Amino acid sequence: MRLWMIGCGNMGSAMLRRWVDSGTVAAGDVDVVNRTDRALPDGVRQARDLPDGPLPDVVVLGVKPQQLADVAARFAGRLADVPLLVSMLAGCDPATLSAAFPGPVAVQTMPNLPVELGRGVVAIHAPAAPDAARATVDRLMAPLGLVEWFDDPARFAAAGALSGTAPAFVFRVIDALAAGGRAIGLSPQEAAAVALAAVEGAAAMAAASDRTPAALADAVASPGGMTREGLNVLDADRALDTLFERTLTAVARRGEEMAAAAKG
Ligand SMILES: NC(=O)C1=CN([C@@H]2O[C@H](COP(=O)(O)OP(=O)(O)OC[C@H]3O[C@@H](n4cnc5c(N)ncnc54)[C@H](O)[C@@H]3O)[C@@H](O)[C@H]2O)C=CC1
Ligand SMILES: O=C(O)[C@@H]1CCC=N1
Repeated sequence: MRLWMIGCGNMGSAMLRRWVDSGTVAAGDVDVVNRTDRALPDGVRQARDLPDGPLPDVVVLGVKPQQLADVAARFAGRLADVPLLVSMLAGCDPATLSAAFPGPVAVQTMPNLPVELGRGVVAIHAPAAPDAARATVDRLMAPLGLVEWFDDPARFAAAGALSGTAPAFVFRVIDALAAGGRAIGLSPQEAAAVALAAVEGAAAMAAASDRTPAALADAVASPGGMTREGLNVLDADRALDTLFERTLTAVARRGEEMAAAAKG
């Protein structure tokens, strides 16, 4: 599969590394346009402009949403006969993408950073895409992790808001657990190592187990023991639930603002 990637930064390069590592795409079949060179897999060509020569099978759009108009002004004419445009731009729906880039089938996605390990989530929204385009997108996204299609725009927005941002919140939880460890006497290095290993093991266990996370938490909490005292703090007044409800509400509100701005 030949790819052109317009904007390949933190998110685009995570996808690209997995595509190359998994053999889904050959590095030599990828051309990237970036403002400045980034570290990308060996063999990927990187430049300030699109290459001459034959068109690719897929164009992947990975600039910031605010740059959509700029890249459309520069590249839309050249891309009119490309079959498929896959965007990761938050808030830019297929109609907005098609208005900016007339011609290709436009597919809106919301990936997250762990796709680099094949352990990510990719939410996809393209209700009008024909079956052939869907099949190509499925082939491209399958090695990245959990792939979910949402025809309903509101559910796509909610899924993307959760999956796209959650890694950042989990990274914060790792740091917060380490801060807790420091507060009870560990060194910074000890606290960081123990917190990370505990989160990694717990996430793997939750994924492998047929028990719910709530049941697993109860399994950790020996009657009358230490964990219950800690859970009592987190659960009081639904403290943790309330914090994440507020967090995701802020995320969703910003997503709506970005979608409104993208529509103009
Ligand atoms: N970072 C993340 O975890 C996620 C990001 N996204 C989406 O991915 C997109 C990119 O985000 P990041 O990778 O975090 O940003 P980034 O700043 O790391 O990457 C943007 C890339 O676009 C390039 N670029 C900027 N203007 C350009 C132009 N006019 N022509 C060509 N290339 C240009 C830059 O050189 C850079 O490599 C955004 O639209 C964001 O909504 C979606 C899901 C998760
Ligand atoms: O923060 C953002 O807007 C992008 C989309 C989800 C993750 N990063």
